[in-house]
Amino acid sequence: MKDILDAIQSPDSTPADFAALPLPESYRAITVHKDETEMFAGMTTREKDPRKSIHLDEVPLPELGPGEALVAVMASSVNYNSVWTSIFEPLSTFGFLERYGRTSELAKRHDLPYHIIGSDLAGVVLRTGPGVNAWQPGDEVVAHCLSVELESSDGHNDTMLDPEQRIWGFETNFGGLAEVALVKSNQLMPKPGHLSWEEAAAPGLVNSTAYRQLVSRNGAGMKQGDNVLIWGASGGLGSYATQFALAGGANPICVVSSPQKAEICRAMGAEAIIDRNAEGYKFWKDENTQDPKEWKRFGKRIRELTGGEDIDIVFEHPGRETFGASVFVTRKGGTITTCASTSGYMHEYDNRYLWMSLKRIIGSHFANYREAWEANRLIAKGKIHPTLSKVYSLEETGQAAFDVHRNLHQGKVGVLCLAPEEGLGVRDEEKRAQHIDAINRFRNI
Ligand SMILES: C/C=C/C(=O)SCCNC(=O)CCNC(=O)[C@H](O)C(C)(C)COP(=O)(O)OP(=O)(O)OC[C@H]1O[C@@H](n2cnc3c(N)ncnc32)[C@H](O)[C@@H]1OP(=O)(O)O
Ligand SMILES: NC(=O)C1=CN([C@@H]2O[C@H](COP(=O)(O)OP(=O)(O)OC[C@H]3O[C@@H](n4cnc5c(N)ncnc54)[C@H](OP(=O)(O)O)[C@@H]3O)[C@@H](O)[C@H]2O)C=CC1
Repeated sequence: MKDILDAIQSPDSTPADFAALPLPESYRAITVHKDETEMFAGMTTREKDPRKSIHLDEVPLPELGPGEALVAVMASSVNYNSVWTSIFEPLSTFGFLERYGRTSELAKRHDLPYHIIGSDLAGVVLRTGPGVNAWQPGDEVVAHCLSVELESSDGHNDTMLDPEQRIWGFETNFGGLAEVALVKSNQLMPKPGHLSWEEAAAPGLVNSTAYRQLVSRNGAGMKQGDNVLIWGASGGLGSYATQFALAGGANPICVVSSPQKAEICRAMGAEAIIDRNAEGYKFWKDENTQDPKEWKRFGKRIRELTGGEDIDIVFEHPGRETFGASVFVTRKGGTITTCASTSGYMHEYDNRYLWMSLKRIIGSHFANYREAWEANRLIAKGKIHPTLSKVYSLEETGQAAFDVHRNLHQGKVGVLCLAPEEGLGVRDEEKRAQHIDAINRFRNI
């Protein structure tokens, strides 16, 4: 592994040097264990502690198949899907690996008693499998997390619709929270040169998801002037949704839960901000009963901030707790676009407000390769910036996941894998200097 790191850090290394590097037999990786899936049985979601289930193991290098690449991972990031994996909710991810394993001889590699997790990476291609022409050893890359087989016709308009669509490092093995990762070559994209490894690894999953959900025609198709209600506007998804709204000439109405988070949204350029804690919204009277008066109070507050206008697009992901309010505050003909249900997936809303006001609910999930590429291109052009707040070592990944689980973080939390320290991997200092304040906006707060 030291030779690999030396080659990555040497400015003189050529593709041939990388191709000639011997591959390690094993590498360090963040895992959860199949024999521990019941370890939190009987506990509440909040009580389940990722620090107990997340392990750092030495694992054997997987065999490289056609259309695939092995990547030396310099840095990765924590996504909420790794929190779900680590608390075995809503399902143990080993079921996904077993199901994938049954599909082909090659896919069997993924069905193991340990799951190497993580759905982001920035690093360097070490080897490519047969049939890969677009990428070669030595390429500096980021990887998006759409793993797709494309043997069915269903996915050929939009690869997210493929019946064998999976999220890499969640529904497949050999993820990005490791020193080496196995990806399909059509997950690879160029690493933005003005960013360090950990900065480049941060946006991937959430940036692509927010792009499809909010901007793409497959999602809400946001346009100039739209009022966009963004839940968790300084969190993983929300910090990119807020940037897309601002960059696209829309009007973000940012919901956060502390003055500190409100300040971050202001620093990004948002003006309409609601601190849900300070204003004390209680959309549920008890576990089974919502309070439409609170939806109305929330809607009134939005009207105050917009000069009397209602919401064109809701960027939804908290789910059960907020969905009733989200449907209510949307304007006639408006759109609620949802990609998650952090607070519970059995949503309740008053359907009269949906049909009588001709609103639409759109389900959105990650992004196809083109959407991920376009989202990464905006990062590379310095139009959208990473929202990295804190960086942990690979050994500390359990703590990093704990922070995200407990909502103690801002923006994105990074993890150094092979990178020995922060700040490495910048190739375009001039462009970096142009954007340095925006790049550092979330750091250490
Ligand atoms: C990029 C990052 C993303 C995120 O962070 S997202 C957040 C994390 N992700 C999650 O929380 C999602 C985790 N996944 C799940 O919870 C489950 O993954 C799903 C609920 C999405 C799906 O569950 P499943 O078990 O795969 O599917 P079923 O529908 O519950 O059961 C499949 C059986 O149901 C049959 N079936 C499906 N559709 C129909 C139909 N329309 N009519 C009749 N049967 C149907 C199938 O055939 C099959 O059957 P047979 O079990 O016998 O094989
Ligand atoms: N389908 C897909 O493709 C994807 C789905 N996801 C899912 O989306 C969800 C969010 O992911 P991500 O943004 O990375 O996570 P983060 O934890 O980084 O951010 C979510 C933010 O939502 C807000 N929030 C959390 N719970 C509630 C609540 N009950 N009511 C209102 N606001 C709440 C919090 O902000 P605050 O406290 O400031 O209000 C929090 O910071 C997760 O469930 C994740 O699995 C993520 C990416 C892709």
